[in-house]
Amino acid sequence: MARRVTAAHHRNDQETPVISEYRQSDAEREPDGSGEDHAQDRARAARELGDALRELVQAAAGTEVDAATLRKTADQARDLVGPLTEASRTRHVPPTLDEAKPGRRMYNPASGPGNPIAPPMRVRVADGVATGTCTLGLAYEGPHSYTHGGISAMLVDQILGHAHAAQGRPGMTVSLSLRYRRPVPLETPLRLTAWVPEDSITDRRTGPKATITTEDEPDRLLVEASGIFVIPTAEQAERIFGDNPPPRWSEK
Ligand SMILES: CCCCCCCCCCCCCC(=O)SCCNC(=O)CCNC(=O)[C@H](O)C(C)(C)COP(=O)(O)OP(=O)(O)OC[C@H]1O[C@@H](n2cnc3c(N)ncnc32)[C@H](O)[C@@H]1OP(=O)(O)O
Repeated sequence: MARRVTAAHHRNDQETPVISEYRQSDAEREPDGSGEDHAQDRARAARELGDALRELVQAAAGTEVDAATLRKTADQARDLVGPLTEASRTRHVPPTLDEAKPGRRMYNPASGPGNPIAPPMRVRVADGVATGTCTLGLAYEGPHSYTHGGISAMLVDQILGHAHAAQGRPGMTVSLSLRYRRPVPLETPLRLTAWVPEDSITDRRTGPKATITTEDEPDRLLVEASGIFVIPTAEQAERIFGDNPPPRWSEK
C-alpha cells in the first residue's frame, strides 16, 4: 500500500546564485554529519531519475518504431510506476527534498532537475539579473522544428519570477505578456534573460521584463516578454494555501 509522506512545515526560500545545481546545505547535515550522505545521495538519485526519464520522453517524442515496439515499451513504462508510488506525497505537502534545502525546487516543471517534463532550465541570478540556459528537444515541438509557444511562456514565467524574487521575496504571476518575434529553434542552446526595471517596483509588485535568444546570437531577439508579479498578503496566502502557507508569504 502507498505510504503518504506527512505534512511538514515549509521553509523560507532563500536566494541562491545557482538554483538548479545542488550543493550540500546546512539543512541537509546532521550535527554528526550522518545525514549528509543520505540527503545528498537522494537528491543525486532524484536528478538521475529525472535525466533518465527525460531521455525516455525525448525518445518517445522522436521515435518511428513499429506498433509492437511501442506497445511493449508502454508496458515496460507502466511497470516503472509501482515502485515510485510506494512512498508519495499529496499536492498539499512539499517534497521532502525541497524541505531539506531551502530554495530548492527539485520538481519545478521549468527548472527542476528531478521533473522529467522540465528541460531543465539552469538558472543563475547575479546583480538582479536572472539568466536561464537550456536546450529544448523534440518533446517541446510546436511548429515543425521549433518550440511550442506555451513552452516559451513557461520558461519566461519562471525566469521573470527569479528576477522578481531577486528584489526581495518571491511572488506570484498576475500578468504575463509575450511577443513572439521569431520562432525559437529546437536542439539549439538558448538563453533567457530577465531583469526588473526600477520604475516598475512597488511594495508588493514588480514588472520584470525578459528576452529569449539563442546562445550564439544574443542580440537577435526571438521572444520579448513582460510580467507583473505580486507578493501575496498573509491573508491572501492563507486563502490560497490553507492552514500551512509558505512562510515567505505568511508574515503579517
Ligand atoms: C532561491 C530562492 C529563490 C526563489 C525564486 C523563486 C522563483 C519562482 C519563480 C516562479 C515563477 C512562476 C510563478 C507562477 O507560476 S505563480 C502561478 C500563477 N499565478 C497565480 O496563480 C496567481 C493567481 N492570482 C492571485 O491569486 C491573486 O491575483 C493574488 C493573490 C496574487 C493577488 O491578489 P489580487 O489580484 O487581489 O491583487 P491585490 O489587490 O492584492 O493587488 C496587489 C498589487 O498587484 C496589482 N495587480 C493585481 N493584478 C494585476 C494585474 N493583472 N495587472 C497589473 N497589476 C495587477 C494591484 O494593482 C496591486 O498593485 P499595487 O497597487 O500594490 O502597486
